[in-house]
Amino acid sequence: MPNFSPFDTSAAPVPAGPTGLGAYTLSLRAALQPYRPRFEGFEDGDGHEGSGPPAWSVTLPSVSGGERRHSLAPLAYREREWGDGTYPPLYCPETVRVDDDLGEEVNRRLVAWAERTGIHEGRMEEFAATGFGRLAMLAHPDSDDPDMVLIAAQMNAAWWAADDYYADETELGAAPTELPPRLALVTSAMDPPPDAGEYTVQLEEAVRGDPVLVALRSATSHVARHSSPGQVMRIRNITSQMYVSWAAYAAWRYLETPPPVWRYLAARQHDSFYTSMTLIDIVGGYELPADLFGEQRFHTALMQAGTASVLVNDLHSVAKEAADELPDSNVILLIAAEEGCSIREATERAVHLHNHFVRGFERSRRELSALPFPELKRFLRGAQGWMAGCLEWHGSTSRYQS
Ligand SMILES: CC(C)=CCC/C(C)=C(\C)COP(=O)(O)OP(=O)(O)O
Repeated sequence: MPNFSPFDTSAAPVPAGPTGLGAYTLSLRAALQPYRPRFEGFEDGDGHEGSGPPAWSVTLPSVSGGERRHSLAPLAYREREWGDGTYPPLYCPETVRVDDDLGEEVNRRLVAWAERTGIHEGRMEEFAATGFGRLAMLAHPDSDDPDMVLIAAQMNAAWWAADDYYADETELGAAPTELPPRLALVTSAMDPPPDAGEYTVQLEEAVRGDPVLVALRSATSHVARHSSPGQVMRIRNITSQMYVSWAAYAAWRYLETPPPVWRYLAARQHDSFYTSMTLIDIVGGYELPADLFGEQRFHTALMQAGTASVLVNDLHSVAKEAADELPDSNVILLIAAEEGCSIREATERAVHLHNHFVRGFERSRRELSALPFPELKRFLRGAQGWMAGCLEWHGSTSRYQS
């Protein structure tokens, strides 16, 4: 392996040859490859199973050429029954894949990994039954590889562990005044800051002493094995962006002053399954280039999909959230309080809002379909798959059964 100094730009191969979005991404990947081992120390026990070079270092299969197992065609929508079937239906794509064997295998690996990290110690049966492995199987239909699907199961389980232990569950030690400093440590666990001598030693001790931080760091390591540096940075930054909203909820809980619905929604739209959906291309083994990921119409579409899915979460978790001694923000509870209406009527309004976001996503997707980028089409289909799998999972997990 040539010994390139990271600061000697003359030593790096200069991207040459064909230009264009895909060509640029591939030649940049090749040019950066020699630097990568200097920065990336993957964690032992991060759940990765497989041999050969890290996925990032090989040329990823083109989604436009060769045998294409997964169609780029958009999924059909349906009015789907949910809950006890007495509420108006949710407008949502069809679930693409239910592969129980794959879901169980991913869950088995997830539980083994969770035991190593220490999250949910003393509650492992409950954690296993929650079925985050099944969620990842349902929500990421464009990979059949348990190692790739595990990435999504781990990241979601780790984000949810932070949600339970830091933000929502008073019984598990969540406390609004402790939330912001804990979230700041998450950022340092997922994105270790440069060495500060003795202070870094103390930081490391703090990270190792908190299973939630261990899990987030370990899951990020598994992500990094299969991603470009840009994709890893995307996950880190979007996690921190989501945490701004968590800080707002903590203030509202502490002050016991529920926000108006508009204000909750403004925060919730940045704290949604958009975060989880940023894993779609990583799990699929390709990369949506940053300029397409950041394209405003695409960003809007993904936020519409993420918001719709998180409203599904609010619909299923209302009883659980109302039961905490410091109730968490939930759109149904907030609509009922603001409108002075029943929970049933507030639920119907939330369903309407969900369907509004799905129809908005569909409009955005149609507008974007004119763009000639297969990765974009594949990602948008992935977002449809995510919405569908998310609805399927919320209806079947033990997490929201009271
Ligand atoms: C935790 C995670 C996977 C982040 C993305 C979506 C999100 C913010 C949540 C599902 C957390 O929301 P909430 O606290 O309402 O979830 P639960 O009702 O506790 O499952």
